[in-house]
Amino acid sequence: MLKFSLSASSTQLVINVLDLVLSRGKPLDRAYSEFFSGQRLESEELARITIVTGDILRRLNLYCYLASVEPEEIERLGSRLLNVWHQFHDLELPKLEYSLPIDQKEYAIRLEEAKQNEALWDGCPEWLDELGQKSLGDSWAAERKALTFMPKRYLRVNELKGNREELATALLAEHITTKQVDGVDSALEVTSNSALFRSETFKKGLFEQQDAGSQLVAAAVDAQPGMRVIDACAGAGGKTLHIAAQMQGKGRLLAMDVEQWKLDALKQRARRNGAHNVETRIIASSKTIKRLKLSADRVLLDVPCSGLGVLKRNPDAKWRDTSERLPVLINLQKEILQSYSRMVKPGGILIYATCSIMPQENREQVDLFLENNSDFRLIEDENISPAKTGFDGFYLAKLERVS
Ligand SMILES: C[S@@+](CC[C@H](N)C(=O)[O-])C[C@H]1O[C@@H](n2cnc3c(N)ncnc32)[C@H](O)[C@@H]1O
Repeated sequence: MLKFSLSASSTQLVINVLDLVLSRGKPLDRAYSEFFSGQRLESEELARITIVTGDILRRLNLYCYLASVEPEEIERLGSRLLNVWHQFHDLELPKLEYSLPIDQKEYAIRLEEAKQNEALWDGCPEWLDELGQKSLGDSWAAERKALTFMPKRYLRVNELKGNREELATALLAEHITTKQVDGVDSALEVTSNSALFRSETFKKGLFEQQDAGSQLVAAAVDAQPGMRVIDACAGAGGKTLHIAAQMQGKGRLLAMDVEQWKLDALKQRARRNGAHNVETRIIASSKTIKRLKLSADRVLLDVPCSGLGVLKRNPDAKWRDTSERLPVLINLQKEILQSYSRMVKPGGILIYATCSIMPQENREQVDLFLENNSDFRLIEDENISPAKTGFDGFYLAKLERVS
């Protein structure tokens, strides 16, 4: 975790970020940018702050239990939470000017109690534990544990500008060390604690930061040069850019989303990547989809989902209204799958994907779709399990339009 304690100012920053996320409902990435944009922090200190904040959010209920603090009380009682976090990890307590002490007797009792409760120990809220048990049965405990670990940093080589070996060499020249990832040809794992986005290698567009599991999803699209490909829930283009590299700049790649700001970010990234065959289009109404009927060799539907496969990276989803949103998301996924599948041409392939590990958003959606659409057949599907791979959790299914 950390080799030495956080400074007082960094501890206070962690408390502020946690308060913004837990009391005011800010997504974690926006809370970071709100607090960090005005600060002149060294990249190492920034990394340490995000390591601690991420770990606290991954096991929030455990640390809150040990500190006897409610998540809504962080602003007032956050110093005790941070003291407990340091003690739990055998670190000296941070030297805050005003800080609430730990009741050592109470802490010792609570620690023993927490050890008996596996879900609490893994930082899992009750609603999620129930859902996981019900949906995944015996495999849930391993997934729950895997989702408590700090996410590794993975890069995707931009094959429009070089290969994986050349990228590793260029990074090493900037003191960024990496290693290859078994089973994911496009991926490197970053093994040093370096700031990636300040590197010249990044500015030149030689890589993107992208989880290895996400790279497996884009690889399954198997887009060939010259094809017509649609990425219909493209967001800021993590997978679009990977598909562009598969197409070697030849053919037509249409990236669509309902949010223009994401497509704007995608355009900027595409320029840096040298991905010149990417076109963006906002989905303004169902007509946008209808006009593209039977037009594409490949359609990727990386649908909006609960994010329950990527909790290592986005642990705040555990402490939001994710359980209430789940039925709404499942309905939206069903509608997108039904409506957007019209864009696949006969013989073309639809790739349905989520960053969830829950069957309700995955295989069950695909089975329902196949029941109602006999012109599609399932080629294969895959669960990318955090427990088995160490990557983020994803699901993908490849469906062919047979007539
Ligand atoms: C899982 S994210 C996509 C991530 C992206 N493919 C990537 O790899 O970076 C889902 C995306 O679907 C978009 N979305 C939400 N509702 C949509 C809809 N009805 N049609 C198309 N996209 C939608 C969201 O704005 C979001 O960007």
